[in-house]
Amino acid sequence: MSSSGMGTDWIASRGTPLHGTLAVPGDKSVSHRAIMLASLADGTSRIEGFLEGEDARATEAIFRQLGVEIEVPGPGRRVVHGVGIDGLRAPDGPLDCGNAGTGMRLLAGLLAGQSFDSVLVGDASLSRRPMRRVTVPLARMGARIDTGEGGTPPLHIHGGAALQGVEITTEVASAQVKSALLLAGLYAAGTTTVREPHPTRDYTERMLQALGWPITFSPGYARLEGGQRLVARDIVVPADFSSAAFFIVAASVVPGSDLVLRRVGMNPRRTGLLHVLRAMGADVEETPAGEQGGEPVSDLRVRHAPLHGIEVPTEHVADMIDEFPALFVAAACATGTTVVRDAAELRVKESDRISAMAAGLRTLGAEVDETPDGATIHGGASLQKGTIESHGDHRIAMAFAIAAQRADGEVRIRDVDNVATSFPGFDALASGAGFGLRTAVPTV
Ligand SMILES: O=C(O)C1=C[C@@H](OP(=O)(O)O)[C@@H](O)[C@H](O)C1
Ligand SMILES: C=C(OP(=O)(O)O)C(=O)O
Repeated sequence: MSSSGMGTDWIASRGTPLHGTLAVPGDKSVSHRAIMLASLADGTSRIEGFLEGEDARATEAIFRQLGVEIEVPGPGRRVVHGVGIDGLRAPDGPLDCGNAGTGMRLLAGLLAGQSFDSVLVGDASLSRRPMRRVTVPLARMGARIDTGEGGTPPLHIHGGAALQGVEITTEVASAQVKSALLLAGLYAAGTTTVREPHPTRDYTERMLQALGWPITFSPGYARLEGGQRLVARDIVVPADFSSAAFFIVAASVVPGSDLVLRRVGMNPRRTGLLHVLRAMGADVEETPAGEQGGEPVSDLRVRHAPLHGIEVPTEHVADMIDEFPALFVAAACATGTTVVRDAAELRVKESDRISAMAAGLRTLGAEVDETPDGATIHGGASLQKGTIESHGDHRIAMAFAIAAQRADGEVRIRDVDNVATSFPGFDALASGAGFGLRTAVPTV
Protein backbone atom coordinates (compact mmCIF):
# COMPACT_ATOMS: atom_id res chain seq x y z
CA MET A 1 0.00 0.00 0.00
CA SER A 2 1.15 3.50 -0.75
CA SER A 3 0.82 6.52 1.47
CA SER A 4 -2.55 7.10 -0.23
CA GLY A 5 -3.65 3.79 1.28
CA MET A 6 -5.16 2.82 -2.09
CA GLY A 7 -2.42 1.00 -3.95
CA THR A 8 0.93 1.64 -5.58
CA ASP A 9 1.99 5.17 -6.53
CA TRP A 10 4.48 6.19 -9.20
CA ILE A 11 6.98 9.01 -8.94
CA ALA A 12 7.49 10.33 -12.46
CA SER A 13 9.83 13.08 -13.61
CA ARG A 14 11.80 14.17 -16.65
CA GLY A 15 13.97 11.39 -18.02
CA THR A 16 16.08 11.37 -21.15
CA PRO A 17 14.93 11.72 -24.77
CA LEU A 18 13.07 8.54 -25.73
CA HIS A 19 15.01 6.11 -27.87
CA GLY A 20 14.99 2.50 -28.97
CA THR A 21 12.67 -0.03 -30.54
CA LEU A 22 9.70 -1.25 -28.52
CA ALA A 23 7.00 -3.86 -28.93
CA VAL A 24 3.86 -3.18 -26.86
CA PRO A 25 1.64 -6.05 -25.65
CA GLY A 26 -1.30 -7.63 -27.45
CA ASP A 27 -4.60 -5.92 -28.16
CA LYS A 28 -7.09 -6.00 -25.30
CA SER A 29 -10.21 -5.92 -27.49
CA VAL A 30 -8.95 -8.78 -29.67
CA SER A 31 -7.81 -10.83 -26.65
CA HIS A 32 -11.28 -10.73 -25.05
CA ARG A 33 -12.94 -11.75 -28.30
CA ALA A 34 -10.39 -14.49 -29.05
CA ILE A 35 -11.17 -16.25 -25.75
CA MET A 36 -14.94 -15.86 -26.21
CA LEU A 37 -15.21 -17.04 -29.81
CA ALA A 38 -12.56 -19.78 -29.59
CA SER A 39 -14.50 -21.13 -26.57
CA LEU A 40 -17.70 -21.32 -28.65
CA ALA A 41 -16.03 -22.90 -31.69
CA ASP A 42 -15.89 -26.57 -32.64
CA GLY A 43 -12.29 -27.76 -32.15
CA THR A 44 -9.06 -26.39 -30.73
CA SER A 45 -7.73 -22.85 -31.37
CA ARG A 46 -4.27 -21.58 -30.55
CA ILE A 47 -3.96 -17.92 -29.57
CA GLU A 48 -0.63 -16.08 -29.93
CA GLY A 49 0.05 -12.59 -28.61
CA PHE A 50 -2.72 -12.84 -25.99
CA LEU A 51 -2.68 -9.83 -23.63
CA GLU A 52 -1.53 -10.96 -20.18
CA GLY A 53 -3.53 -8.13 -18.65
CA GLU A 54 -6.08 -8.45 -15.88
CA ASP A 55 -9.08 -7.61 -18.10
CA ALA A 56 -8.42 -10.35 -20.67
CA ARG A 57 -7.46 -12.79 -17.93
CA ALA A 58 -10.75 -12.15 -16.16
CA THR A 59 -12.56 -13.17 -19.35
CA GLU A 60 -10.34 -16.25 -19.60
CA ALA A 61 -11.18 -17.24 -16.00
CA ILE A 62 -14.89 -16.80 -16.72
CA PHE A 63 -14.76 -19.21 -19.68
CA ARG A 64 -13.01 -21.78 -17.50
CA GLN A 65 -15.92 -21.37 -15.05
CA LEU A 66 -18.27 -21.94 -17.98
CA GLY A 67 -16.59 -25.31 -18.62
CA VAL A 68 -13.98 -24.47 -21.27
CA GLU A 69 -10.52 -26.03 -20.99
CA ILE A 70 -7.85 -23.39 -21.70
CA GLU A 71 -4.16 -24.32 -21.60
CA VAL A 72 -1.32 -21.83 -21.09
CA PRO A 73 1.75 -23.15 -22.93
CA GLY A 74 3.66 -19.91 -22.25
CA PRO A 75 3.27 -16.14 -21.81
CA GLY A 76 0.92 -14.68 -24.42
CA ARG A 77 -0.13 -18.13 -25.60
CA ARG A 78 -3.37 -20.01 -25.04
CA VAL A 79 -4.80 -23.26 -26.36
CA VAL A 80 -8.59 -23.11 -26.19
CA HIS A 81 -10.55 -26.36 -26.45
CA GLY A 82 -13.80 -25.05 -27.90
CA VAL A 83 -17.02 -26.58 -26.60
CA GLY A 84 -19.21 -25.62 -29.57
CA ILE A 85 -21.91 -22.95 -29.78
CA ASP A 86 -24.21 -24.74 -27.27
CA GLY A 87 -21.49 -26.34 -25.15
CA LEU A 88 -21.06 -23.90 -22.25
CA ARG A 89 -22.17 -25.17 -18.87
CA ALA A 90 -23.77 -23.40 -15.93
CA PRO A 91 -21.18 -21.67 -13.73
CA ASP A 92 -20.77 -22.55 -10.07
CA GLY A 93 -21.03 -18.93 -8.90
CA PRO A 94 -20.87 -15.27 -10.01
CA LEU A 95 -18.64 -14.46 -12.97
CA ASP A 96 -16.15 -11.71 -12.10
CA CYS A 97 -15.32 -9.36 -14.99
CA GLY A 98 -12.89 -7.37 -12.80
CA ASN A 99 -12.38 -3.90 -14.26
CA ALA A 100 -13.47 -4.76 -17.81
CA GLY A 101 -16.43 -3.00 -19.37
CA THR A 102 -15.71 -4.93 -22.56
CA GLY A 103 -15.84 -8.28 -20.77
CA MET A 104 -19.11 -7.53 -18.99
CA ARG A 105 -21.00 -5.97 -21.89
CA LEU A 106 -20.03 -8.61 -24.45
CA LEU A 107 -20.80 -11.39 -21.98
CA ALA A 108 -24.24 -9.89 -21.28
CA GLY A 109 -25.15 -10.59 -24.91
CA LEU A 110 -23.47 -13.95 -25.11
CA LEU A 111 -24.93 -15.27 -21.85
CA ALA A 112 -28.44 -14.00 -22.65
CA GLY A 113 -28.56 -16.78 -25.23
CA GLN A 114 -27.69 -19.65 -22.87
CA SER A 115 -30.05 -22.16 -21.27
CA PHE A 116 -28.71 -21.42 -17.75
CA ASP A 117 -28.79 -18.42 -15.40
CA SER A 118 -25.64 -16.42 -14.69
CA VAL A 119 -24.54 -13.40 -12.67
CA LEU A 120 -21.89 -10.91 -13.84
CA VAL A 121 -20.05 -8.85 -11.23
CA GLY A 122 -17.13 -6.42 -11.38
CA ASP A 123 -14.79 -4.31 -9.29
CA ALA A 124 -15.74 -0.97 -7.71
CA SER A 125 -15.12 1.01 -10.92
CA LEU A 126 -17.03 -1.40 -13.19
CA SER A 127 -19.84 -1.53 -10.63
CA ARG A 128 -20.48 2.17 -11.29
CA ARG A 129 -20.63 1.89 -15.10
CA PRO A 130 -23.85 2.03 -17.13
CA MET A 131 -25.22 -1.30 -18.34
CA ARG A 132 -28.67 -0.30 -19.62
CA ARG A 133 -27.02 0.55 -22.92
CA VAL A 134 -26.78 -3.24 -23.42
CA THR A 135 -29.66 -4.57 -21.32
CA VAL A 136 -32.32 -2.34 -22.95
CA PRO A 137 -31.58 -3.32 -26.59
CA LEU A 138 -30.98 -6.95 -25.53
CA ALA A 139 -34.45 -6.94 -23.92
CA ARG A 140 -35.85 -6.07 -27.35
CA MET A 141 -34.37 -9.39 -28.52
CA GLY A 142 -36.15 -11.18 -25.67
CA ALA A 143 -33.26 -11.27 -23.19
CA ARG A 144 -34.12 -11.14 -19.49
CA ILE A 145 -31.40 -9.32 -17.57
CA ASP A 146 -31.77 -7.53 -14.21
CA THR A 147 -29.31 -4.77 -13.39
CA GLY A 148 -28.48 -3.26 -10.03
CA GLU A 149 -30.13 -0.04 -8.97
CA GLY A 150 -29.47 2.74 -11.46
CA GLY A 151 -28.70 0.30 -14.28
CA THR A 152 -25.28 -0.70 -12.96
CA PRO A 153 -23.79 -4.17 -12.26
CA PRO A 154 -24.30 -6.83 -11.07
CA LEU A 155 -26.19 -8.29 -14.01
CA HIS A 156 -28.51 -11.22 -13.32
CA ILE A 157 -29.03 -12.97 -16.64
CA HIS A 158 -31.95 -15.38 -16.86
CA GLY A 159 -31.25 -18.33 -19.11
CA GLY A 160 -33.69 -20.10 -21.41
CA ALA A 161 -34.96 -16.93 -23.11
CA ALA A 162 -36.09 -17.42 -26.71
CA LEU A 163 -34.13 -14.68 -28.47
CA GLN A 164 -35.41 -13.10 -31.63
CA GLY A 165 -33.28 -11.22 -34.16
CA VAL A 166 -34.03 -7.50 -34.42
CA GLU A 167 -32.94 -4.47 -36.40
CA ILE A 168 -31.42 -1.87 -34.08
CA THR A 169 -29.68 1.47 -34.43
CA THR A 170 -27.56 1.93 -31.31
CA GLU A 171 -27.94 5.17 -29.34
CA VAL A 172 -24.24 5.57 -28.57
CA ALA A 173 -21.35 4.71 -30.86
CA SER A 174 -20.08 1.72 -28.86
CA ALA A 175 -18.36 -1.42 -30.09
CA GLN A 176 -19.30 -3.04 -26.79
CA VAL A 177 -23.03 -2.47 -27.37
CA LYS A 178 -22.81 -3.56 -31.00
CA SER A 179 -20.86 -6.69 -30.02
CA ALA A 180 -23.31 -7.61 -27.23
CA LEU A 181 -26.15 -7.53 -29.77
CA LEU A 182 -24.24 -9.56 -32.35
CA LEU A 183 -23.24 -12.19 -29.77
CA ALA A 184 -26.88 -12.49 -28.65
CA GLY A 185 -27.73 -12.70 -32.35
CA LEU A 186 -25.75 -15.95 -32.61
CA TYR A 187 -28.48 -17.50 -30.41
CA ALA A 188 -31.46 -15.62 -31.90
CA ALA A 189 -34.00 -16.82 -34.42
CA GLY A 190 -33.64 -14.94 -37.69
CA THR A 191 -31.54 -11.91 -38.55
CA THR A 192 -29.87 -9.42 -36.20
CA THR A 193 -28.94 -6.10 -37.82
CA VAL A 194 -27.01 -3.37 -35.98
CA ARG A 195 -26.49 0.16 -37.28
CA GLU A 196 -24.35 2.72 -35.45
CA PRO A 197 -24.39 6.53 -35.27
CA HIS A 198 -20.60 6.44 -35.96
CA PRO A 199 -18.60 3.36 -37.03
CA THR A 200 -16.79 1.59 -34.15
CA ARG A 201 -14.13 -1.10 -33.96
CA ASP A 202 -15.18 -4.21 -35.86
CA TYR A 203 -13.20 -7.01 -34.19
CA THR A 204 -16.28 -9.03 -33.27
CA GLU A 205 -17.44 -8.98 -36.89
CA ARG A 206 -13.98 -9.82 -38.26
CA MET A 207 -13.43 -12.68 -35.85
CA LEU A 208 -16.88 -14.18 -36.39
CA GLN A 209 -16.14 -14.15 -40.10
CA ALA A 210 -12.67 -15.67 -39.60
CA LEU A 211 -14.22 -18.50 -37.56
CA GLY A 212 -16.72 -19.23 -40.32
CA TRP A 213 -19.95 -17.56 -39.12
CA PRO A 214 -21.68 -15.91 -42.10
CA ILE A 215 -21.83 -12.15 -41.45
CA THR A 216 -22.17 -9.03 -43.58
CA PHE A 217 -20.53 -5.87 -42.31
CA SER A 218 -19.25 -2.47 -43.34
CA PRO A 219 -18.37 0.62 -41.28
CA GLY A 220 -21.35 1.36 -39.01
CA TYR A 221 -23.33 -1.72 -40.10
CA ALA A 222 -23.41 -5.46 -39.26
CA ARG A 223 -25.91 -8.24 -39.96
CA LEU A 224 -25.89 -11.95 -39.14
CA GLU A 225 -28.26 -14.93 -38.85
CA GLY A 226 -28.61 -17.09 -35.77
CA GLY A 227 -28.17 -20.84 -35.72
CA GLN A 228 -24.79 -21.33 -37.44
CA ARG A 229 -21.56 -22.81 -36.07
CA LEU A 230 -18.03 -21.52 -35.42
CA VAL A 231 -14.96 -23.45 -36.56
CA ALA A 232 -11.77 -23.36 -34.46
CA ARG A 233 -8.89 -21.39 -35.94
CA ASP A 234 -5.54 -20.14 -34.78
CA ILE A 235 -5.64 -16.46 -33.83
CA VAL A 236 -2.73 -14.02 -33.74
CA VAL A 237 -3.38 -10.92 -31.63
CA PRO A 238 -1.71 -7.74 -32.96
CA ALA A 239 -0.02 -5.19 -30.67
CA ASP A 240 -2.52 -2.80 -29.07
CA PHE A 241 -2.63 0.63 -30.73
CA SER A 242 -4.04 2.09 -27.51
CA SER A 243 -0.93 1.00 -25.61
CA ALA A 244 1.36 2.24 -28.39
CA ALA A 245 -0.47 5.60 -28.20
CA PHE A 246 1.21 6.51 -24.90
CA PHE A 247 4.63 6.13 -26.49
CA ILE A 248 3.56 7.96 -29.66
CA VAL A 249 2.53 10.97 -27.60
CA ALA A 250 5.55 10.71 -25.28
CA ALA A 251 8.07 10.67 -28.13
CA SER A 252 6.22 13.56 -29.79
CA VAL A 253 6.42 15.82 -26.72
CA VAL A 254 9.86 14.93 -25.26
CA PRO A 255 12.57 16.93 -27.10
CA GLY A 256 15.23 14.83 -28.82
CA SER A 257 13.13 11.65 -28.93
CA ASP A 258 13.32 9.13 -31.78
CA LEU A 259 11.42 5.95 -30.97
CA VAL A 260 10.29 2.97 -33.05
CA LEU A 261 7.20 0.94 -32.16
CA ARG A 262 7.18 -2.45 -33.84
CA ARG A 263 4.22 -4.04 -35.62
CA VAL A 264 1.39 -2.00 -34.11
CA GLY A 265 -2.21 -2.96 -34.97
CA MET A 266 -3.52 -0.33 -37.41
CA ASN A 267 -7.22 -1.18 -37.71
CA PRO A 268 -8.64 2.10 -39.08
CA ARG A 269 -11.28 2.14 -36.34
CA ARG A 270 -8.45 2.53 -33.81
CA THR A 271 -6.05 5.02 -35.33
CA GLY A 272 -7.95 8.31 -34.98
CA LEU A 273 -5.21 9.65 -32.71
CA LEU A 274 -2.67 9.44 -35.54
CA HIS A 275 -4.77 11.70 -37.76
CA VAL A 276 -5.22 14.18 -34.93
CA LEU A 277 -1.57 14.19 -33.82
CA ARG A 278 -0.39 14.65 -37.39
CA ALA A 279 -2.77 17.58 -37.77
CA MET A 280 -1.11 19.00 -34.63
CA GLY A 281 2.31 18.68 -36.27
CA ALA A 282 3.51 15.28 -35.02
CA ASP A 283 6.23 13.44 -36.93
CA VAL A 284 5.11 9.80 -37.20
CA GLU A 285 6.56 7.74 -40.03
CA GLU A 286 4.55 4.63 -40.79
CA THR A 287 6.03 1.56 -42.49
CA PRO A 288 3.46 -1.16 -43.23
CA ALA A 289 4.66 -4.52 -41.90
CA GLY A 290 2.05 -6.86 -43.34
CA GLU A 291 -0.84 -8.41 -41.42
CA GLN A 292 -1.23 -10.09 -38.07
CA GLY A 293 -4.39 -12.06 -37.35
CA GLY A 294 -6.07 -10.44 -40.36
CA GLU A 295 -5.28 -6.91 -39.10
CA PRO A 296 -2.87 -4.49 -40.81
CA VAL A 297 0.24 -3.82 -38.69
CA SER A 298 2.89 -1.12 -39.12
CA ASP A 299 6.18 -0.07 -37.64
CA LEU A 300 5.86 3.50 -36.36
CA ARG A 301 8.88 5.81 -36.03
CA VAL A 302 8.06 8.80 -33.87
CA ARG A 303 10.35 11.81 -33.59
CA HIS A 304 9.86 14.80 -31.36
CA ALA A 305 8.14 17.68 -33.13
CA PRO A 306 6.60 20.93 -31.92
CA LEU A 307 2.82 20.48 -31.65
CA HIS A 308 0.10 23.08 -32.05
CA GLY A 309 -3.47 22.93 -30.80
CA ILE A 310 -6.44 22.09 -33.05
CA GLU A 311 -10.18 21.52 -32.91
CA VAL A 312 -10.36 17.72 -32.82
CA PRO A 313 -12.60 16.73 -35.76
CA THR A 314 -15.60 14.94 -34.27
CA GLU A 315 -15.46 12.23 -36.96
CA HIS A 316 -12.30 10.89 -35.26
CA VAL A 317 -13.74 10.66 -31.75
CA ALA A 318 -14.96 7.03 -31.87
CA ASP A 319 -11.70 5.97 -33.56
CA MET A 320 -9.63 7.33 -30.66
CA ILE A 321 -12.01 6.88 -27.76
CA ASP A 322 -9.36 5.37 -25.44
CA GLU A 323 -6.65 7.82 -26.54
CA PHE A 324 -8.10 11.04 -25.09
CA PRO A 325 -6.10 10.95 -21.84
CA ALA A 326 -2.90 10.84 -23.94
CA LEU A 327 -4.26 13.48 -26.33
CA PHE A 328 -5.00 15.85 -23.41
CA VAL A 329 -1.32 15.65 -22.48
CA ALA A 330 -0.24 16.31 -26.08
CA ALA A 331 -2.59 19.31 -26.08
CA ALA A 332 -1.15 20.67 -22.82
CA CYS A 333 2.35 20.43 -24.34
CA ALA A 334 1.28 22.06 -27.63
CA THR A 335 1.17 25.74 -28.40
CA GLY A 336 -2.30 27.21 -28.69
CA THR A 337 -5.67 25.76 -27.85
CA THR A 338 -7.11 22.28 -28.43
CA VAL A 339 -10.86 21.78 -28.38
CA VAL A 340 -12.47 18.37 -27.76
CA ARG A 341 -16.21 17.99 -28.43
CA ASP A 342 -18.73 15.18 -28.81
CA ALA A 343 -16.80 12.96 -26.39
CA ALA A 344 -19.25 12.63 -23.47
CA GLU A 345 -18.55 8.86 -23.49
CA LEU A 346 -15.28 9.69 -21.73
CA ARG A 347 -17.31 10.42 -18.61
CA VAL A 348 -18.43 6.77 -18.26
CA LYS A 349 -15.13 4.94 -18.69
CA GLU A 350 -13.06 3.48 -15.80
CA SER A 351 -13.24 7.04 -14.41
CA ASP A 352 -14.75 10.29 -15.66
CA ARG A 353 -11.80 10.87 -17.96
CA ILE A 354 -12.70 14.47 -18.81
CA SER A 355 -12.74 15.61 -15.20
CA ALA A 356 -9.80 13.37 -14.18
CA MET A 357 -7.59 14.81 -16.95
CA ALA A 358 -8.76 18.38 -16.39
CA ALA A 359 -8.13 18.18 -12.64
CA GLY A 360 -4.72 16.54 -13.03
CA LEU A 361 -3.50 18.94 -15.71
CA ARG A 362 -4.65 21.91 -13.63
CA THR A 363 -2.68 20.53 -10.68
CA LEU A 364 0.40 20.60 -12.92
CA GLY A 365 -0.30 24.20 -13.94
CA ALA A 366 -2.14 23.84 -17.26
CA GLU A 367 -5.35 25.71 -18.00
CA VAL A 368 -8.25 23.44 -18.95
CA ASP A 369 -11.93 24.32 -19.30
CA GLU A 370 -14.31 21.39 -18.98
CA THR A 371 -17.49 21.17 -21.03
CA PRO A 372 -20.22 18.51 -20.71
CA ASP A 373 -18.90 16.62 -23.75
CA GLY A 374 -15.24 17.58 -23.85
CA ALA A 375 -12.75 20.25 -22.89
CA THR A 376 -10.71 23.18 -24.09
CA ILE A 377 -7.05 22.70 -23.27
CA HIS A 378 -4.86 25.79 -23.35
CA GLY A 379 -1.38 24.61 -24.25
CA GLY A 380 1.99 26.13 -23.66
CA ALA A 381 2.12 26.52 -19.88
CA SER A 382 5.23 25.02 -18.32
CA LEU A 383 4.15 22.03 -16.24
CA GLN A 384 5.02 21.89 -12.55
CA LYS A 385 5.39 19.19 -9.95
CA GLY A 386 2.31 17.90 -8.15
CA THR A 387 0.29 14.94 -6.93
CA ILE A 388 -2.21 13.43 -9.33
CA GLU A 389 -5.15 11.13 -8.63
CA SER A 390 -5.43 8.39 -11.26
CA HIS A 391 -8.88 7.48 -9.89
CA GLY A 392 -7.78 3.88 -10.30
CA ASP A 393 -7.89 4.37 -14.08
CA HIS A 394 -5.03 2.81 -16.06
CA ARG A 395 -5.15 5.33 -18.91
CA ILE A 396 -5.15 8.33 -16.55
CA ALA A 397 -2.10 6.93 -14.74
CA MET A 398 -0.14 6.34 -17.97
CA ALA A 399 -1.15 9.74 -19.41
CA PHE A 400 0.31 11.54 -16.37
CA ALA A 401 3.51 9.50 -16.58
CA ILE A 402 3.93 11.22 -19.97
CA ALA A 403 3.00 14.66 -18.66
CA ALA A 404 5.69 14.26 -16.00
CA GLN A 405 8.32 13.94 -18.73
CA ARG A 406 7.69 17.62 -19.42
CA ALA A 407 7.25 18.77 -15.81
CA ASP A 408 9.68 20.75 -13.67
CA GLY A 409 9.91 18.52 -10.61
CA GLU A 410 8.41 15.25 -9.49
CA VAL A 411 4.87 14.14 -10.24
CA ARG A 412 3.37 11.62 -7.84
CA ILE A 413 0.67 9.54 -9.55
CA ARG A 414 -1.55 7.79 -7.06
CA ASP A 415 -3.04 4.31 -7.29
CA VAL A 416 -1.51 2.95 -10.48
CA ASP A 417 -2.07 -0.79 -9.95
CA ASN A 418 -4.88 -0.70 -12.49
CA VAL A 419 -2.31 -0.22 -15.30
CA ALA A 420 -2.00 -4.02 -15.21
CA THR A 421 -5.52 -4.30 -16.66
CA SER A 422 -4.40 -3.18 -20.12
CA PHE A 423 -0.63 -2.70 -20.10
CA PRO A 424 1.31 -4.98 -17.77
CA GLY A 425 4.98 -4.00 -17.84
CA PHE A 426 4.34 -0.38 -18.91
CA ASP A 427 6.67 1.01 -16.25
CA ALA A 428 9.62 -1.21 -17.24
CA LEU A 429 9.15 -0.52 -20.95
CA ALA A 430 8.77 3.22 -20.34
CA SER A 431 11.84 3.42 -18.07
CA GLY A 432 13.86 1.44 -20.62
CA ALA A 433 12.91 3.95 -23.33
CA GLY A 434 14.02 6.91 -21.19
CA PHE A 435 11.07 7.86 -18.96
CA GLY A 436 11.84 9.05 -15.48
CA LEU A 437 9.50 6.68 -13.64
CA ARG A 438 9.75 4.66 -10.46
CA THR A 439 7.46 3.06 -7.94
CA ALA A 440 7.10 5.10 -4.77
CA VAL A 441 8.66 3.66 -1.66
CA PRO A 442 5.66 2.76 0.48
CA THR A 443 5.37 4.76 3.67
CA VAL A 444 3.84 3.11 6.70
O1 LIG B 1 -15.24 -3.21 -27.81
C1 LIG B 1 -14.18 -2.99 -27.23
O2 LIG B 1 -13.27 -3.84 -27.13
C2 LIG B 1 -13.95 -1.65 -26.63
C3 LIG B 1 -14.79 -0.61 -26.97
C4 LIG B 1 -14.67 0.76 -26.41
O3 LIG B 1 -15.72 0.96 -25.48
P1 LIG B 1 -17.19 1.45 -25.94
O4 LIG B 1 -17.82 0.40 -26.73
O5 LIG B 1 -17.91 1.68 -24.64
O6 LIG B 1 -16.96 2.72 -26.70
C5 LIG B 1 -13.34 0.99 -25.71
O7 LIG B 1 -13.42 2.14 -24.91
C6 LIG B 1 -12.91 -0.20 -24.88
O8 LIG B 1 -11.64 0.02 -24.33
C7 LIG B 1 -12.82 -1.45 -25.71
C1 LIG C 1 -12.61 1.84 -21.56
C2 LIG C 1 -11.71 0.86 -21.51
O1 LIG C 1 -11.98 -0.47 -21.29
P1 LIG C 1 -13.28 -1.21 -20.78
O2 LIG C 1 -14.49 -0.45 -21.28
O3 LIG C 1 -13.20 -2.59 -21.35
O4 LIG C 1 -13.23 -1.25 -19.29
C3 LIG C 1 -10.27 1.17 -21.74
O5 LIG C 1 -9.49 0.22 -21.82
O6 LIG C 1 -9.88 2.34 -21.85
